[in-house]
Amino acid sequence: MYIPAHITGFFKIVRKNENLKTGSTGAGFSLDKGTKTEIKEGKGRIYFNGEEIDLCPAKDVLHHFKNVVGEEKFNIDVHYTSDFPLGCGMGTSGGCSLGLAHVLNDTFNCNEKPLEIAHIAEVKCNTGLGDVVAQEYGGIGINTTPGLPANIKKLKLDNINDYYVVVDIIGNKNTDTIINNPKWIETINITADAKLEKLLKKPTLDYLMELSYDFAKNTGLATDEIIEICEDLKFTLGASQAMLGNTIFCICTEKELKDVESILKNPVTCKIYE
Ligand SMILES: Nc1ncnc2c1ncn2[C@@H]1O[C@H](COP(=O)(O)OP(=O)(O)OP(=O)(O)O)[C@@H](O)[C@H]1O
Ligand SMILES: CC(C)(CO)[C@@H](O)C(=O)[O-]
Repeated sequence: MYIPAHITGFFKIVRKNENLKTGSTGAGFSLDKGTKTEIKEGKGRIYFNGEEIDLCPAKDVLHHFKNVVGEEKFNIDVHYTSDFPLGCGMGTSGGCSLGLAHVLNDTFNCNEKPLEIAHIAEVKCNTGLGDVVAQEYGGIGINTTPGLPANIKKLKLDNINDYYVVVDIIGNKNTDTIINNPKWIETINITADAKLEKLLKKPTLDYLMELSYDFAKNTGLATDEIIEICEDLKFTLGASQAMLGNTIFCICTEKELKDVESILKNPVTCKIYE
């Protein structure tokens, strides 16, 4: 099962009493690179690009389906193959959670709700608030309602294939260190609503990038290094920091692609996944 990577440009943290209703509003888009989930016979181990890892949301999804299916039938290992690492703002944990929920639901012919199970796992583990919802829908999405049921306005572009998304992962940043910190929550949320309203009034890709960069700079989430590189990429449709990671993303045309790739240290070139 393939789940697209997801980049969040800007977001608001919205916590409710119910995990299902907790989430984020904001905007971002899915990519044509992401995470593949497979299950094999085993003992409940989780492998990420061949390395055994401890992944909270994946364990939560496994626990849910073990209760549904029955322990005696549940002798599996999970194998993820991912284009992007965990903890870098590419929605990789979301891809792992959602991919596993779908694979288990299909494999064991359950009648569960994979999106809800994955979303609750991400919220409980503090690894995500809106990624899995956006990844389920794909494309360029403006999320106006936290949690589920979702209310995502898709940006439809006739020329979407004219654009490339170039990503450069500089380091990692654990989502949980931000979305649980009261000071960060206040800083993030104080500007998010206005940006969402503005984008809903003018739903264009270049404006999404402008609002995202403004958000990354003015919240203080963007490092000086990333801001400097984003300034060097001003000749493109826009560049900003992927939330929540230490990662740059830039949208450009084919004509600009070589220049963008020459500015970034480890460019990964993608397209937007509809
Ligand atoms: N090798 C690893 N590197 C980074 N995180 C890891 C690793 N192994 C397990 N983890 C776990 O993976 C999860 C990463 O979640 P996080 O939400 O930070 O990343 P992400 O989903 O890839 O990025 P984002 O949610 O910002 O788009 C954390 O729970 C972390 O503890
Ligand atoms: C930025 C973020 C935490 C909120 O949308 C997103 O990465 C997510 O939902 O995981």
